[in-house]
Amino acid sequence: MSSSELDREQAYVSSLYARLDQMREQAGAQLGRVLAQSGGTHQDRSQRDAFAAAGYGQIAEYDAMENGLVFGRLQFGEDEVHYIGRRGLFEDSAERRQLLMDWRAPAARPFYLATAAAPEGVRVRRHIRTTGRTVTGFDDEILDLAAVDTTGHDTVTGESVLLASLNASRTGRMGDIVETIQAEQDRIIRHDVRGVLVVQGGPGTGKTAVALHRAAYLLYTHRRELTTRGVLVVGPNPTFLGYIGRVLPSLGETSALLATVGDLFPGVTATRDETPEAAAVKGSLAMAEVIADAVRDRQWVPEESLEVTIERDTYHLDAAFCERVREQARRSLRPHNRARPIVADMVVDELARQIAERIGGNFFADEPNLLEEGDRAVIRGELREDPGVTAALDELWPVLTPQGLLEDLYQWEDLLESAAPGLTGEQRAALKRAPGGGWSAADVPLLDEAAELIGEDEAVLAERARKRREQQARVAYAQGVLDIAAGSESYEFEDIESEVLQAFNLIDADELAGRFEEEESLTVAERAARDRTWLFGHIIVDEAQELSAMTWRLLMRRCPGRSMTVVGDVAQTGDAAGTTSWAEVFEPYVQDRWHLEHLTVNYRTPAEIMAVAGDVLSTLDPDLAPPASVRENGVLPWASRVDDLGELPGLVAAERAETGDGRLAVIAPTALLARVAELLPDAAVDGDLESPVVVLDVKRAKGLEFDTVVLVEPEDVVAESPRGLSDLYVALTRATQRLGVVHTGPLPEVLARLK
Ligand SMILES: Nc1ncnc2c1ncn2[C@@H]1O[C@H](COP(=O)(O)OP(=O)(O)OP(=O)(O)O)[C@@H](O)[C@H]1O
Repeated sequence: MSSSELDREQAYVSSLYARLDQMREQAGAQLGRVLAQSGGTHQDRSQRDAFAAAGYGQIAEYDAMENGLVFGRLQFGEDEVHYIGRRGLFEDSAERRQLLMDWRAPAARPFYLATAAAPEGVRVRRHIRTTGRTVTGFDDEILDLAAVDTTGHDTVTGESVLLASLNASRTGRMGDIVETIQAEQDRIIRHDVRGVLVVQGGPGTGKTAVALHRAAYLLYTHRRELTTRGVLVVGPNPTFLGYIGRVLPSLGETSALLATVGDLFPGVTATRDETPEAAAVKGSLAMAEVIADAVRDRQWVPEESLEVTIERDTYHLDAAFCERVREQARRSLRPHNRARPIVADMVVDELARQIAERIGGNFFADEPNLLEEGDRAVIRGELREDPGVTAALDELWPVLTPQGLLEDLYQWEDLLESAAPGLTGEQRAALKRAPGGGWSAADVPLLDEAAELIGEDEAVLAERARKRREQQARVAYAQGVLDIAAGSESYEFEDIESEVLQAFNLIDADELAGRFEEEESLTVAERAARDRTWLFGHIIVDEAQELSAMTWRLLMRRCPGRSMTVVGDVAQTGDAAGTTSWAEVFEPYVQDRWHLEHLTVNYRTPAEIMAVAGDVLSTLDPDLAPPASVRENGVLPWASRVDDLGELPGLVAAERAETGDGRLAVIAPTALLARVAELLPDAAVDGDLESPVVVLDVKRAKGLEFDTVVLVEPEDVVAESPRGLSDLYVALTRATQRLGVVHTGPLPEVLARLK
């Protein structure tokens, strides 16, 4: 590598950072001016708050660009050169010449796709390596072979940057792969936003990485639609969300809500564990029918009549009348709680009729009733407030809550039997539980299903309508603010460089209105997290094979546009309610309008370890082929039979020494977690992946990776779950460098290669 070439790159990279500094300073100065203003009307203050929030956001975005600002350079022809980086940068001039191209821009695509066979006009693709702001080196790929001698050096190093990144020690947090996205991954990342895209790929093929980069790409390409509606990213557990949490911010994106299925019912924190049997029943589509029946069962009709006491007088609503009321309310097709006013109207009318008859009836049968229409209206008004009437309504058509409905259903055998005649006795027994004790992730889709059928209480609805009206007024106001800002651009912003703080470019009226709310600092993601009925612009699901049919129903409701990216591996399914067929999942919702892509190269696990995992996969299903490892590392995985797990700490310490500054995970059967944690007091057991040594079971290790994995008692891992072999496959494929297996009994036959 010629040093003059390196100096030239350094000079250019330094000029990009200088431009970034300049933009940050200008944004800071503008923010300072906004913050220095005081007084004025409420509207002035709101406007200032919105500008200040936009200013802070802009500065945070510039800060996020600091690391690895630029990483690539494409040379087309003799002297057309484009630099590629995390975000675009433009010259501070009237021409606004592009200095740095955003990796997501269409023109940056050849950086990922061009090959010697199809160079797309690229002569040289350069990967620029930096530490902080210093260029430490570069690797060139000569795609137009005629150009070999013109670049000043001649190393063609297509995979070296990729391999360097794959071999690096893990930190416990996933990093972005924007510098080394591979062609098969790029095609998925930039796939059309419309429809359901399913990405099937073995362990380590980059499904998570690709899904997150796709989120960033979609937010860039469809910014307007997606930043208002937001993108939901669903992951398997909180540890996993912590692991992937930095990837999108490092790509400059903050409009995504990261959540587990257990987070998707606001107000409920799903902490309870579920038996595999209960999870399987709760996840099955049959539960939709069960819940619908459970709601219908609460719409009651007495056998003969219902007694209603009003101010010490007794009236009767007979069965035929109650049946009519129920039919009418059901025919409205309104959710249960919202149909209650229909019941209330009919009951009040009937009781008013009976009262009128009693007090206004004339002794002389042929004379008309003495009560006038006005008197009857008064009676009806009073009846609406009467506790006796409310009690009758509570019998016939009680106000329900999703939580109450499910607790009752789980607790009372007769309710369950009536609502779930299709379930077997064993399935019903799996559901049975006493109230209290919290909710599980498997309950969340059922609560959501119930909430859909029950609907909100009238009072809650009225409150929401009020808020919506206020919000609309705020949008109109915010639009006015934006119009004023745009109109007065030359006056107010004349000394501010164009892309820094023009609020009308950075935010739209909806977003600005959101900031004017009392909860004005809430982002779209935060607002979406609070609202069960929020409709997302796009949904990304990771480890999607684990989701139950009931969870898919919930997600489909949240994304009526059916714009989804679903990544997973049907060979890794561990959850009893999970899926082993993508067609089964999607056909009910989109028929055949879903698109399947495959990822085939394993970037995580070296070939030596993958050979062991491959044996497990072929036992699981001889038709499944393991993904091909992109590298070998010369380290053979080992198995050690011990008399007692007391020997585990010694073996872990030896591996720890080999792991350097990387991360080591001890993966154990769930039943042994406490024992293993006791043996390894320094290891983190709470999912703190930045700790040098962590102890986890397979469920929690899903989707994660570690430099070294020590797997304890593989036989128990297999025996512990109906999908035990899949769990073993997952455990074996978590390592990026080293794998050891510690066992007290005989090694399972499927691991014979380790003998
Ligand atoms: N193009 C790439 N460049 C650099 N690293 C990559 C690339 N693709 C994937 N990786 C790395 O490979 C590892 C595995 O990726 P990822 O976790 O996304 O795989 P996965 O398919 O989701 O695996 P699993 O199914 O086991 O959860 C990660 O460290 C990721 O950063």
